[in-house]
Formats: sequence, structure tokens, C-alpha cells
Amino acid sequence: MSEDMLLHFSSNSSNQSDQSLPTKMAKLEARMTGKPSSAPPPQQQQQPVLPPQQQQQQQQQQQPAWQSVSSAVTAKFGGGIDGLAASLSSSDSDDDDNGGEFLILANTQKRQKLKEDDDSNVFERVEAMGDGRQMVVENVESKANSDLNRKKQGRGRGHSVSGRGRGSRANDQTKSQISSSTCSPSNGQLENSYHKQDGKPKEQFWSENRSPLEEEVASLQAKVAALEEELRKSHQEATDYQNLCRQLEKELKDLKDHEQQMKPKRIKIISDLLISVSKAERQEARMKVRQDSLRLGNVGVIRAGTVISETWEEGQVLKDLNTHLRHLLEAKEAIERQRKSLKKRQSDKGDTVDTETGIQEEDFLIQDEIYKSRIASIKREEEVIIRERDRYELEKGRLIREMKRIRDEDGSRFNNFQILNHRYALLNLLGKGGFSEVYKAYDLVEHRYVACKLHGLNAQWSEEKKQSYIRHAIREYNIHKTLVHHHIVRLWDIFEIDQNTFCTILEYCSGKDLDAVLKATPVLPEREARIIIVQIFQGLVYLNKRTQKIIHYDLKPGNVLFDELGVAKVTDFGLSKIVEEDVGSQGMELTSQGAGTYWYLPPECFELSKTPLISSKVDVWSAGILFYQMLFGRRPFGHDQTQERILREDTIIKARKVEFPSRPAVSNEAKELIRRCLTYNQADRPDVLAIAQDPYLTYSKK
Ligand SMILES: Nc1ncnc2c1ncn2[C@@H]1O[C@H](COP(=O)(O)OP(=O)(O)OP(=O)(O)O)[C@@H](O)[C@H]1O
Repeated sequence: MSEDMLLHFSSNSSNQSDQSLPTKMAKLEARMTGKPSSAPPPQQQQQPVLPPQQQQQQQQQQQPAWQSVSSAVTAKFGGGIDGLAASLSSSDSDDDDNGGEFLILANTQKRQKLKEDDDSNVFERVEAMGDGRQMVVENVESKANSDLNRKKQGRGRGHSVSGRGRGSRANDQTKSQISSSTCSPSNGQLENSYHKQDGKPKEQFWSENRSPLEEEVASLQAKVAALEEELRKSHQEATDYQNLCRQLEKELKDLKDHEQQMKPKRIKIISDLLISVSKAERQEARMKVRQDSLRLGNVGVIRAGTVISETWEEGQVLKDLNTHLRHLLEAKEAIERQRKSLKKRQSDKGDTVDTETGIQEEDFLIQDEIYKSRIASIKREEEVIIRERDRYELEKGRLIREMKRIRDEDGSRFNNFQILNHRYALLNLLGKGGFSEVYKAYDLVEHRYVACKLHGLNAQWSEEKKQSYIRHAIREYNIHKTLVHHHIVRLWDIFEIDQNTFCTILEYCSGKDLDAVLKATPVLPEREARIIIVQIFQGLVYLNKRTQKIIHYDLKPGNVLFDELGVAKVTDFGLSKIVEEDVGSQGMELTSQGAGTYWYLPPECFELSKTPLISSKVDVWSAGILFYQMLFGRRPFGHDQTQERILREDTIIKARKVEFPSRPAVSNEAKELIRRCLTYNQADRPDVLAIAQDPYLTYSKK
């Protein structure tokens, strides 16, 4: 394009020299830019060379829409017709990086060329055109600016790029129309000038002498038109988007309304399904209990006068086993009797042959050997039967617990599948503690199973006792709710049900608790026991690394639960203590002496002469007892004693040294850990963080 223009200028400049040419050029440029005609000579107009970064920035700002012309103009000369003139000359060069200096130079050369051109008519025409085109360029600039603003607003939308493409295509398409439509000069001066000069019809003149500059201007106008079209389309698009947006908003609202309407229905369907499953489970549980009762036994009623009491009646399997054992015992006793009489006869006869029976000495020996062998065989049989009976006894224990659970469930006022707090669908009873019932439940909001612990205040309690219980439960909740650890049961929620009942929502642990595990299999392999105690210690370490340290104080098998993957979790913070920051190294005062389960509490908790000081070392002792029990099937101190007897006989106060049975075989490392945990003197016993470093617990080699 600029080459054309250069040609145009050159062709019109027949080598005549005219001294006024530079002045005219300056005038022309001044008019086109709207500057005063006393424009400085070309070398003074030289713009400062912008650093490449600034140039690029400028280019980026000016880039869209009228890129082909304006980018060159504005980027290199800051816009205006000065820039246009410069671009005419600069575009001779393909190298955009030459910068303003080179372009100004080129411009100067061109002017030099023009200097030699003496055809003043041409300049008049150009001048006239310049006047007219200045308006067009201004128009282009203002359109381009508005386009630029629009692009800025809609930046990032892909269609701005394609818009540019469309613009240049439109440019090509409209080029042919331009001369007749957009280039039809409104500027009478321009029209007259052409008319006067050539004396030809206007259309002919336009078609024959259409200058490249005019074509350029026409092309720009076409671009402007294309941009305007694009703008119009964008407006249309924006309106369409707004409409679409409104439509989507409405659809969303409808969906939400629908969702709101469907919610109760969905909840109803889910809870109905859960109820059907739970009912089936209840039925199955009761059927199993009935079947097992036949084998293992049942609760019978004994009436003694007016007193009715319950008693356990053995089931058929246990009856048969006992009968079998009795028969074996009888057989054993009969053989023993025979043996005795044989021995007697042997001693009576001395060395002679038994005259009555004719039995020789050797015969006595053989007969005795037969009896001995038979007795040994009966004993072996007895052992098998006893093992079998023990297994059935364990089954019987599980059956009795299940019977109790079913009885508690049947007697519970929450057994009718209520939905608590509008979100917890109560299912089946998991178990009943001292003051609470724990139900499996389904959280209809979070869509997960939870354990609902229903704390019932006894209506017969005094108001003071009720208040104390509530205070206690709130304290437990406040401690427990802040605990978030893999080996601590989560506490999710708490709410009141009625004046005498409130509920805590706990993470549901679908596995058994450790108490149930140990009742089913009293001795665990060391490997299994070890990983359980490791997890318990990890939970305890968490409790002791918090800013507000916590002593659990009630670690026992019933307070260790397992989830469906067998992960052990510590629960029940009902007796736990917050260790105040200012507590001394000896520990804090034990204010609830007498609470807890005595088999698992350390000697300092039984101190009567002064208020005991306790620390996390209480939990270390309890964990040691737990580990011992898992390995040996019994507790090390007072295993067969009742709580009351432990207290009466000072069993734990006397528990100075732990003894290990010879069987089952247990590693020395395990025994050493137990010894450390059960260190009698509290001051010498390691605390939770210290014992947690034991290589046995960290699985590291010593
Ligand atoms: N989060 C839980 N997930 C699954 N089962 C649980 C959960 N919490 C408690 N249970 C079960 O519910 C039953 C009753 O628990 P609860 O804590 O009330 O009894 P407890 O510890 O025997 O009594 P107490 O706390 O009064 O000494 C137990 O069998 C226990 O295993």
C-alpha cells in the first residue's frame, strides 16, 4: 500500500523543482493533523525512539481492528496523519524493528524527492484530499478507539480475534465498492478540484484517476463499516447472552424449587429403605438368637414362692458336651478303681502266682499298662471336649450380650425409627451403657452412618443430679468436639431431644469394640496386639501434642472401637481431663477420684492420704494393662476381682511388680514395653510422648 502511495507521489512529481514544496508538504501534514502550518522541518519532527518494550506495549494497545494501518501509524509515530505519512514511507521496509529513526529518515528522503516535484496541482489535489481524508482518518480513529474500548471490555473473548479476521476479509470484499460508495467525496472542494482539472465526468474521473491514498481511505472506511457491523453484532450477542443468562437463572431457580419439593420425598424414600433393611436385620438377629438359644441356652424363670427370678438354662449342645464329659469322668473313675484293686491284689499276693486267677506278675504289669493307657486316652478326649465347651461358652457369652441388646432395644423408647433433629434416622440399637443408649443412625444431610448416643437423665434424679450430669456431658462434648485424629472417634454434633434427654452424634465404627474382640478371642497374637496398642498410642500422642493436653483417664477395652477397615479408635471422653497450662511437672489434681475402671487405673489414683496428682502417665499405665490383657488373655492385677474387692484389698496399691505367665510366648521387647508402662512409681514412669518413642511402638530397630 505505501509503495503505491510512494509511487503516486513520485509519479506526480515530474522532476520539476519547486522551492515551496517542503512548505506545502508541511502545510498539508499540518492540515491533516490539525496542527498549525508552521510545522517543524522533517528532521525536527523526529519522534523519540521508544524502547522495544514500550513500542510493544503501544502496539498491543492499538492492535485490534484497524491493525493494518493504524498499528504502524500509532505504534511508530503515536497516531495522527504525521504517523500516517511516516507509515507510508516506513512500510517500504519489511523490518518493523527499525524503529522511528529509520522511518523518519525514509520520510525525509521521500520529502526530498517531493521537493523536486514542481507539479503544484498535484499538491493542491493532495491538499484537498488531505482535508477530506483527515476527517475520515479522525473518523477511523474514533471508531477504532470505540472498537478498542469494546475489545478491552470484552477482552478474552475468542471472537475478538476472529473479528479482526472478519475485518480484513470485509476490507478485501468491500474494496471494489469503496470507490463508488465510501469514497464518493462529500467534500465539495475535492470534487470541484478534480472536476476542474480534468474536465471529465466525475465517475470517469474517479475510475480513471483514483489515487492509492483514496483507495486506502476507502479501505479504512470499509474497515470502519466492518467494525461497526462487528460492534452491532457484539451488541446483539451481548443482548442474547443476557437473555440466555436470565433464562438460565430462571431454570436454576426452577430446579432449586423442584429440589426443595423433592427433598422430603427423597428423604422419605431413603429412610423407608433404611427402615426396611433395619427391620430385616432385627428379624434376622432375633431368629439367630432363637436358633442359638436352642444350642447354647436360654433365660428361664424360677419361681420361689412369690419371688420370680431369672436363671440360665443350658442349651442342648452344652448339655450334650457336659453329659459327654460326665461319661468320660465316670469311665475314668471306673478304670481308676480297677487299677487300685489290681494294685491291691498285686501287693497281697507278693511274689507268688495268684492261686485264684492264676495271674502272673507280668500279667499285673500288662493289665496296669492297659488301664493307664485308657485313662490317658480319656484325658485327651476330655481336653478336646473342654476346649469345645469353652468355645461354646464364648458363643454363649455373645448370645447373652445379644439377648440383652435385643431386650434393651425392645424396651427403648427410641426403637421406632425416629428421625432426630430432622436429619438423623435412628436404626438399630448398638448397645446400652450406664446412662446411655447408642443407636446406629443415618445422617440424611451428610449421607453417612453415624452413632447416636442418647443420654437419658433418670426422671427420678434430683434436679441437682440432672444438672451435674448435663454439665458433665457438655464438658465431655467440649473436649471431644475439638479432637480430629485418625485414631480418635469423631464427635460431630450434640442436641437436646427433650428435657431429660440429649444426643451426641459420633463417627460410626462398624467393627466390634476391643472388649467384644477379647471376649470372643481372649488372647490375640502378639503381632495383632502390637498394632492395636501402636494405634492407641498414636491417639494418645495426639492428645498430648495439642496446646490443650488431655488425659483420657478411662482407657479400657470397651473404649477402643474398630471401624470397618479395622482401624482402632479411642472413644468416650466422659472422664477425660484437660491439663491446664500452669500445671506442675507432677501433674494436676485428680478431682474425680473413685471414677473409672479400677483394673486399668494406676496406683496414684488410689492414693487416699492426699489428693492425687495425675498426668498423661495415667494413660500410659492403662495402655500397659490393655496390652498385657491382649497378649495373655487376662489383666495383670485383680483380674478375677470385682471393682469393690480391688478397692477393699488395695490390689492396685500393692501392684508393685508385673509378672508374666510362661504361656503364651511373648517377645522380650513386648514385655519390656509393658514393664515400662507399668512402672509403679509415677515419677519414674515415662509419659505418653516418651513411651511413644519406644522402638517396639515405632517399629524401628534398636
Ligand atoms: N461410635 C460408635 N460406633 C459404633 N458403636 C459404638 C460407638 N460408640 C459406642 N458404641 C457401642 O455402643 C455400645 C454402648 O456404648 P457406650 O459407650 O454407651 O457404652 P459403655 O462404654 O459400655 O458404657 P459407659 O459409657 O456408660 O461406660 C457399646 O457396645 C459400643 O461398642
